[in-house]
Amino acid sequence: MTTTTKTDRAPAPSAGGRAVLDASGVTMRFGGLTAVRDVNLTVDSGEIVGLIGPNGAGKTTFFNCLTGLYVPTEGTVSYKGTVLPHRSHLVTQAGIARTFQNIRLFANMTVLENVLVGRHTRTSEGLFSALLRGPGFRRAERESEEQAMELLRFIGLQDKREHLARNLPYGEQRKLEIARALASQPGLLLLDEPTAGMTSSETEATRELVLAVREQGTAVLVIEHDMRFIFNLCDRVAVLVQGEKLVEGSPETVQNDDRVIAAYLGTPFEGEPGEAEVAEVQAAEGSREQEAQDQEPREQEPREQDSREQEGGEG
Ligand SMILES: Nc1ncnc2c1ncn2[C@@H]1O[C@H](COP(=O)(O)OP(=O)(O)OP(=O)(O)O)[C@@H](O)[C@H]1O
Repeated sequence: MTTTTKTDRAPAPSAGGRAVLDASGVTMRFGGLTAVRDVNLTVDSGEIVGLIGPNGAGKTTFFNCLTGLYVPTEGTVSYKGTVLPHRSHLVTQAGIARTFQNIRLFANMTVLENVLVGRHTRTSEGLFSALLRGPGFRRAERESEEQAMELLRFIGLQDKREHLARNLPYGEQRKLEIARALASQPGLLLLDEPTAGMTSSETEATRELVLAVREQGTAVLVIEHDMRFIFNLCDRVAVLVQGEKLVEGSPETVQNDDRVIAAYLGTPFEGEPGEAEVAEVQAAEGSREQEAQDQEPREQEPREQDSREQEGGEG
């Protein structure tokens, strides 16, 4: 596990503010499997919170409970003090937007169109207005486009507005997903593994983008396996292990917690090789090396002979 901590984390502008997200006692069972068990988590306004844990710990399932994709078996999720309905479009309308682990852009739409789709929860024009394309609709359309362009400038994709999403490089597709989520003007942005598959410079650009998102007043909850990214970005980190919240605290607290290290590396198990076994293996490896060295001259002899024959042949 990477445990590097930089000290250039920008402080949350309104850290200690009221909770935008309050998940209380969230449990999700699939038949006999409890994927998430009694998890409590809050995100305050202006905060960036990280959610980490080994594969299969229940992170995405928890996100799905927060965003109305799953109806939790138990528990409630509140946004700014109001309990959320279990419908994803209503959750988006309330003010929570998300991205997914696997990119879910409209591949054959342009960059601009993808962002415009993300705005639909914030436009009030109805079907008839759209069909008649009256002055109200055209004004709303213009406004939407201006705001979408503002978002594209924010993420640095303004020059690619007419490009098809599928033609963007991977890192830019990820950025576009964030822009589309931001188009719904959320108070809380959930990011599911935003840097998966990225180069280190793309990861750094994503870190800067998330900090800029927070500067604009949107709190962030982020799932990520890249520990360096999480510990350099987040104000607070929660660790899920086998569906339960194991530890929560500052990046410094979490990365030094023995339980977290054990959860990632695996705790010592009964029958694990002791010093005697390790010494035995090293001795065996040493004697194999010696054997190989003893054989070296015999292997080289024919090659020397070959080269002498070649020299003779050439001369
Ligand atoms: N729809 C489902 N039906 C049944 N089991 C599920 C379902 N979704 C998730 N699970 C199970 O719940 C557990 C938690 O999965 P989840 O995808 O939430 O973990 P994760 O922490 O996000 O993992 P990863 O880091 O690998 O993405 C796993 O055992 C998974 O197989």
